[in-house]
Amino acid sequence: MTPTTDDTEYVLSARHVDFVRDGRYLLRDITLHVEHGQHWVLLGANGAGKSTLLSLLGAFAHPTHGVVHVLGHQLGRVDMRELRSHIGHVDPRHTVRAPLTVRDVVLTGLTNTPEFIPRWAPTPDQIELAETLAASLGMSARIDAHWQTLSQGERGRALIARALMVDPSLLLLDEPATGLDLAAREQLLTALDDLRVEYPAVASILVTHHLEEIPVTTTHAMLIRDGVISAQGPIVDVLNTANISDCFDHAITITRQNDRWIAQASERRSP
Ligand SMILES: Nc1ncnc2c1ncn2[C@@H]1O[C@H](COP(=O)(O)OP(=O)(O)OP(=O)(O)O)[C@@H](O)[C@H]1O
Repeated sequence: MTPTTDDTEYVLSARHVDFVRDGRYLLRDITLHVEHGQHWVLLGANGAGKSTLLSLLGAFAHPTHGVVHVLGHQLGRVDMRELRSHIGHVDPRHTVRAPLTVRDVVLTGLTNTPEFIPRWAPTPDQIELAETLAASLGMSARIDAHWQTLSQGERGRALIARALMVDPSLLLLDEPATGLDLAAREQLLTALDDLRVEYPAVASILVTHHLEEIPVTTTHAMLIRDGVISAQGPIVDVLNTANISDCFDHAITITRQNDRWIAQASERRSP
């Protein structure tokens, strides 16, 4: 794609962004551009600033300095709440207290609330859409199950269906594989890969600490260290031993097998 100079044409754009809290730079001089159909992974050690960056890109916070455009709108000049309603946000910490079924929880993606809001009821078309999306995430058999009875993996897939209810142009996935066993993780990654084929215009950013949790359809990578982007670009250019070792401040060897990434400590001490 020919590079564009108009920031409103990107799904996400940040230029020279700092985010300062209590006099501390949590993010410094962040510049990035995400185009339609691109799938980014955001990698970094604990405390590097991944969640902070995601809070800006998800229109939850304003930058201290610099300019952020989300879905063509400049933060600070737009109703953030309205903007958020066009973003699919998958947060594994999503909490449901009411006795809702999977179908109900997927439908709450429309109101962007944890539970149904008073005096709101879904239309038959919206219910059908919720069931279709749940089916595309392999959740048809569990559509009437109560949320509290779901496994962690089932919840993860249902939350992706929920995020898709608003027909988002942007999907933000905050450590979606956290707490999943091997089979559930693989099911989730396959579901994400399938989804990306089914909805080719949707862009996504997936946050993780683990290279093994990167779906094969991921196109770009961004590495963040101490609030600064240490590398970014097409994933095959960015994920290498030197860049990852630098990002995590540890000697780590990167290998790639069947389009999946594997990380191992470079030096092993004898027991
Ligand atoms: N509101 C805040 N005020 C002050 N410091 C904050 C605030 N939010 C986060 N921090 C600090 O900013 C740094 C980056 O935090 P952030 O949660 O973005 O990191 P992260 O990369 O998502 O980490 P993890 O992988 O552990 O989730 C941390 O040192 C954190 O303590």
